[in-house]
Amino acid sequence: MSPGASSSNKPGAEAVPVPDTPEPGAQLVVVANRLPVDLEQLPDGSHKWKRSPGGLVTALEPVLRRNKGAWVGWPGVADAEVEPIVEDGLSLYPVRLSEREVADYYEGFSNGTLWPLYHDVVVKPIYDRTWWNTYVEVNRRFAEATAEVAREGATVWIQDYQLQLVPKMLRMLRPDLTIGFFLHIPFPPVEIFMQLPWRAEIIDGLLGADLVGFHLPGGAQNFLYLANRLAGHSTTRGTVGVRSKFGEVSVGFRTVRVGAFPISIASAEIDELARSKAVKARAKQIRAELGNPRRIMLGVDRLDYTKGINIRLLALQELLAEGRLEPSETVFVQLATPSRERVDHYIQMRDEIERNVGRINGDYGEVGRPVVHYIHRPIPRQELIAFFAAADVMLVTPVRDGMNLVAKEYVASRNDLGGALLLSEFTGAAMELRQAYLVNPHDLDGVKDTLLEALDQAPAEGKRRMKAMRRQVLAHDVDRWARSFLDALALGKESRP
Ligand SMILES: Nc1ncnc2c1ncn2[C@@H]1O[C@H](COP(=O)(O)OP(=O)(O)O)[C@@H](O)[C@H]1O
Ligand SMILES: O=P(O)(O)OC[C@H]1O[C@H](O[C@H]2O[C@H](CO)[C@@H](O)[C@H](O)[C@H]2O)[C@H](O)[C@@H](O)[C@@H]1O
Repeated sequence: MSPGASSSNKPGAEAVPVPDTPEPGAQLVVVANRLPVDLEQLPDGSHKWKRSPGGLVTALEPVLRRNKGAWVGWPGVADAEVEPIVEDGLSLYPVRLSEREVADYYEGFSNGTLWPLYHDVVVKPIYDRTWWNTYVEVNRRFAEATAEVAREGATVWIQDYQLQLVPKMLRMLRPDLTIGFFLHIPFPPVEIFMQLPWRAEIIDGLLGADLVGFHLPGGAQNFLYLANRLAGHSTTRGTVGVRSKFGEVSVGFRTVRVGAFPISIASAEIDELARSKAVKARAKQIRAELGNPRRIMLGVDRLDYTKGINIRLLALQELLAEGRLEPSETVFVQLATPSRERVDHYIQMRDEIERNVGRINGDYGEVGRPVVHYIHRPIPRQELIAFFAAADVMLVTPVRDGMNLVAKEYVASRNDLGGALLLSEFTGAAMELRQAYLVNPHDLDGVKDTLLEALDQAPAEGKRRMKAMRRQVLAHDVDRWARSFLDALALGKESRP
């Protein structure tokens, strides 16, 4: 299959230019389940690249591009034979997955076992031995592909729960490398993690890295405890700080450092885009297209059961039923990127959400004036920023989320100091955005009351909160995140015997 890019461009499927071939041997290599672009087959049989979904790609792609690094990952479709390519200085090394491997490693073990387990067992994880065996096989393939791509003494940065065995496998193949690992989702409490039949193998796999990073100190602390209790290694006991006070695990003659590095966004870029005339005009137009309602609420998510989209819909429905919200004055826009569409829990959740959207519109909408506007496809970047700029209240209500970059993107888009952020306490972002309207998503009455508070906030109060959150987001951008992780990794290397 050839990666030749076509010129057609559906909404959100931002086409990427035709690539060249990379030089061998990169000094900085990122390894992630997905490449930053997905291959898409068009109805006429041709192919094009489009941006991959999710916050991992949003965060890492600009960092690696600036460093002219290499990225090892899956091109997003089964059985794709794609040659390595260079795209604007960034070298992409595709790892092929068969149809069965996509089902067992990606949809199965990664998203049917680890994803729910690490997100507080929100739905029941499935423990399937075939899935595990494929996870091991695919992790080995990623390790082998990386071993071929990395220059002597290079730095390799492995990403996320899909590849937790790669650090150890890669160390055995290439002991010369400096290896970092970062987990983008929460690392669960010990009591939950212990359910996993392959818990010891996972901890052992991660300990192949020189530095293991988490968003929050709590995740780092959970991991240190398991390295000691489950794997029997001696560990430091003090509390882990944010980008400071790393924990240490002694693994034979090696020391593995453990730290907390909350991820962020390209804040300045978003801020600048939001200030542009085009975005401001589009935001105004969006309000007009929605009928210039008094208040616009917005949700922007990958369609995932961890994001708490139904909680928002339920809160809205009850507030309308109780007469505390006026349907003619209020509009809720939910932009949802399709995600993991063949996994059972995702199929059920989508049905439920779409039923609830239909019910609310059936009960409270008018012809040409629905209360809920629901769009199930990716939205182009600039259009998304315009939606952020247009929204009076941003609803971010996950039951558990590693970080949630959407919350930070909303704040970065509000240089007018307008708008309000309703934010679940169970997101990583809540640790930093303390001036948001914080809610416990399990407490529906609390969500409803706080939503009304946010909708009715006094302008001065809103400005005070937004100013403080913007200070945080603009000062801690994605470059700082990457630098703090890579500096900690390099420092560990210098102090090695
Ligand atoms: N409907 C959508 N259209 C386009 N981009 C989206 C959409 N929904 C989410 N995104 C983008 O995907 C990323 C989601 O990151 P994050 O909130 O960290 O969650 P996750 O990585 O779990 O999906 C953000 O950069 C966000 O702007
Ligand atoms: O690759 P997919 O299965 O389509 O999923 C998309 C990504 O979702 C997850 O994102 C996480 O990373 C974000 C950035 O650190 C973080 O803000 C968010 O809380 C996480 O859910 C997943 O971890 C990635 O591996 C996926 O690529």
